[in-house]
Amino acid sequence: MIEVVVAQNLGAFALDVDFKTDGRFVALFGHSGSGKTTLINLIAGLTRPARGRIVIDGETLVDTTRGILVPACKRRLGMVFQEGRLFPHLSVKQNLLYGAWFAGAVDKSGAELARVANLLGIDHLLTRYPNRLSGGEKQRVAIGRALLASPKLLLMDEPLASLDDARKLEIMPYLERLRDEAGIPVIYVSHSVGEVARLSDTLVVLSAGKMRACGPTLDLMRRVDLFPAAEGGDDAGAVILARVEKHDPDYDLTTLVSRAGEWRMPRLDVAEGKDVRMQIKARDVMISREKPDNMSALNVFRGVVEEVGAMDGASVELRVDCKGETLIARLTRFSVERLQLAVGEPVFAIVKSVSFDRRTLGSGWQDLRASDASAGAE
Ligand SMILES: Nc1ncnc2c1ncn2[C@@H]1O[C@H](COP(=O)(O)OP(=O)(O)OP(=O)(O)O)[C@@H](O)[C@H]1O
Repeated sequence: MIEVVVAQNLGAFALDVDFKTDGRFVALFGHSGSGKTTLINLIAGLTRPARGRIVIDGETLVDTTRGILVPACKRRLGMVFQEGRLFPHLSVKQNLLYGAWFAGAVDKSGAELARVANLLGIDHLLTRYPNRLSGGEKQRVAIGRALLASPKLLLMDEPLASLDDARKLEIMPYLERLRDEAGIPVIYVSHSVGEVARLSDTLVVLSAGKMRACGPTLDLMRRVDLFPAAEGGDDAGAVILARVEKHDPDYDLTTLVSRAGEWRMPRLDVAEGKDVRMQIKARDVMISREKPDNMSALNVFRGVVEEVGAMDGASVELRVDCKGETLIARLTRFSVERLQLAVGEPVFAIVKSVSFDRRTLGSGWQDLRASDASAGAE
């Protein structure tokens, strides 16, 4: 359990945040200047709050009313920054072991080093020096170094920010493994909706130093007010759960099933019967009043408008319920008015493309499936 209630003034900026979560991968999301780094520094103990309380897994690190302020070095929190900050004169192995040595957690058998190096796919790099590593490799070593100090919480401050898109994609599967296999809770700072949607189970949304929302990522991604295009939320869109039903080798297509119905898309490299988490970006969802015929898009779902977002910009977010599945669509305000879209109106949602996360799901999926056995796409 992570409990953070803090207030801090930095010049004209005021941070005032209050959240409590038992999430295992908590994303701290907000646009530039919203206070993410200020908050992570307070949790790490690099700065002290004017007032507040920080409790991690039952241990009080800060409580200003009781005069408790555990120093940073005694908090047992791992830290990964935007740039890896590796020691250039030490090999990868020495960098990794430094974390364990610093925390007094050296495992003489080397088993822990081997496990972490394998988890992060850096076992073949142990004798190299940082100047011969790619940006993504450096970050994986930095994560490994933090893990080897056996922290009770890992704080990651935009660890992908300094990487190009190709390197970001390359490191993603390792972050997923970290989330699923390392057994250490993570607070992950990001201003990328795509990263947050793919990685986190819990989301804390900050705006101008205040907390706008805290809750399960899947729930918050369905809200039309949190990621408007006007604030640069270009990757916004609902995250849904689906199961790989079958592959069609003739057309190189994969069929998936979710509550909304059947999805067809270019062949996915995931075995039949496996569950996936898909993000449907709002900008990739079109809305039609009539059932579209003779069109190339393969994924058309019958739904009902549940919410219409703020009508004060050029684009508007719409929440559409498709047989219990939520899709978010982003339309121009002109289209919303022309199609006379309002809450309760029946529509068809047309999905152009989907991004995937290979997360293996828990038991929730079985329930979804049983209750919607008859659901099918239009
Ligand atoms: N020491 C300081 N003195 C005065 N203002 C500060 C100080 N440190 C940060 N700020 C201000 O506090 C606000 C929040 O900064 P912070 O770095 O926490 O934002 P952020 O959400 O992490 O942004 P980014 O995504 O750009 O890193 C900004 O307006 C910043 O200018």
